[in-house]
Amino acid sequence: MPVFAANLTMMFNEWPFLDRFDAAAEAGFTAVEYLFPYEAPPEAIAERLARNKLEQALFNLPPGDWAAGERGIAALPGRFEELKADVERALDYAAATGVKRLHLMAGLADPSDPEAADCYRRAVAYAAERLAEKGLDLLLEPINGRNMPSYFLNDFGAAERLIADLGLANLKLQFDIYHRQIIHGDVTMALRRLMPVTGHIQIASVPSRQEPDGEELNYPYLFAEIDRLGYAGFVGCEYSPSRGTLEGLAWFKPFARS
Ligand SMILES: O=C(O)C(=O)[C@@H](O)CO
Ligand SMILES: [Mg+2]
Repeated sequence: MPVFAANLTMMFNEWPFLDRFDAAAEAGFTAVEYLFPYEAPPEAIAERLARNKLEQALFNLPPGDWAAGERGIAALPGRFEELKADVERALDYAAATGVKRLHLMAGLADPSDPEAADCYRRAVAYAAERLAEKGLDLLLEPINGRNMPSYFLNDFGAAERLIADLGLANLKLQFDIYHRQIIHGDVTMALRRLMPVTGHIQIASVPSRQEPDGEELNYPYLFAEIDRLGYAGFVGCEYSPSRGTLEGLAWFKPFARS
């Protein structure tokens, strides 16, 4: 049975950030993820996790100036020193929360630009090696260009090649099924092929990015396939509830902790 992590950036938005941990546990989740923890003190997050017996499944390294439109800095020339400091900041939060995997966002850059490709490769190798010293995995996530136009890592093949080229044991794929379906389709065959390098999975309906209980993907079939493939990680529920978060959890009832 998959272990689902509530994505507290998109779900439980009816509550202030720290109270979302309590609400997710109350709804039966045993794990949480979110984009960024950096506006809350690490100790406060750690306290909510412990109080609710929740596992921290994932969060992202700092993304640059998000409010100004940045979506990561790994592929951006001239930002390597900043990236090194970001890695240390994320590791402080990792130590407090016990998370075992972090996602590095690439940034907005042309994937065919050799300078961006060099920057990205250097940043990914650096971050993965630094995280390995702490026993953490580094994740790369291809993101579709409709949700994030001009995003550098917009192709699963590119992520797969870089992971293979670098050959670092803790460098893995963040397989967001929603993005996979929009970019390439062929979800089941991709799960089978990429499972050996997959460190985290995320889900949402396509095309609306809502509860995984309708539209063009058959999630009961995919959950069974994920189990059949022996995946032992988390499945992040990275969707926008169509009504309220609790009102849309019928799909999750069979998996909830009681
Ligand atoms: O947009 C997504 O999909 C994510 O998983 C976020 O973490 C942005 O990287
Ligand atoms: Mg995702």
